[in-house]
Amino acid sequence: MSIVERLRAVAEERYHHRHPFNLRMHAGELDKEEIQRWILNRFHYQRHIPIKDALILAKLETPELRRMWIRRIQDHDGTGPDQGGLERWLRLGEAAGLDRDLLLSGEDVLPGVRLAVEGYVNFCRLRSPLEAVASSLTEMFAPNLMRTRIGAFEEHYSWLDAAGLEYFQSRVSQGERDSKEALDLVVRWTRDERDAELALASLAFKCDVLWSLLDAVDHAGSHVDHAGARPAERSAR
Ligand SMILES: O=C(O)c1cc(C(=O)O)c2c(n1)C(=O)C(=O)c1cc(C(=O)O)[nH]c1-2
Repeated sequence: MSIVERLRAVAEERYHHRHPFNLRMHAGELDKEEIQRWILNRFHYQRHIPIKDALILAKLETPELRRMWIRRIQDHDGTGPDQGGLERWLRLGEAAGLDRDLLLSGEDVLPGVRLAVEGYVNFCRLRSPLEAVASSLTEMFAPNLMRTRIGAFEEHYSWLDAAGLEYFQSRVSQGERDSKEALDLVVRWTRDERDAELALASLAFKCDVLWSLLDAVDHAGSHVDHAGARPAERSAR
């Protein structure tokens, strides 16, 4: 099997398109509170993407590579106020009834989500360029997931204003381009079996990050919170 086929096989097996929370989302089985919890917690992931990309940028040794990678930071941060992916995610939150100040405050982010995101940022901080870039290759599978998600929201969650889905629409083409660029780099930098194994392990790790994040969101509904109250009691307080 080629390195590309081996990478695809890892993601096919471990990517979060198979996670029970995503399956329930696509089947229209999540309630409003669960959708809101997912959006709020995923904002914590989103706001760390440009930070991990800045850490990767600092490892790239040529102007060509840095010019390519810096665009990812601009995609999320925008090139001015009120632009970019983070702004679009805040609008998704507003369309779901979440105040942007709540998302920006970072309050209510689940402990497991904080750990998963911290794990991903530190991985990109500490590992080689090959490993850090390979860990972004979950994006090979993200565009299809976005298409499924847009369809699911339109069909099942029409209470959420469709304008809020712009984030996902913009990520289809961005994810296709980003994953193609990253895959080309990983193929170019993989010279032997040791490199191949590092790349595969990095992609597996990143799949685990995304899986753990959804585990935390999924289980939050049935666990006691920091103050020892179950969610129902908490919202009644
Ligand atoms: O909603 C998703 O399922 C999903 C998955 C992924 C991914 O597969 O890593 C990313 C995103 N969204 C996303 O919006 C995004 O900007 C992004 C950047 C990256 C990355 O690792 O560089 N992954 C993802």
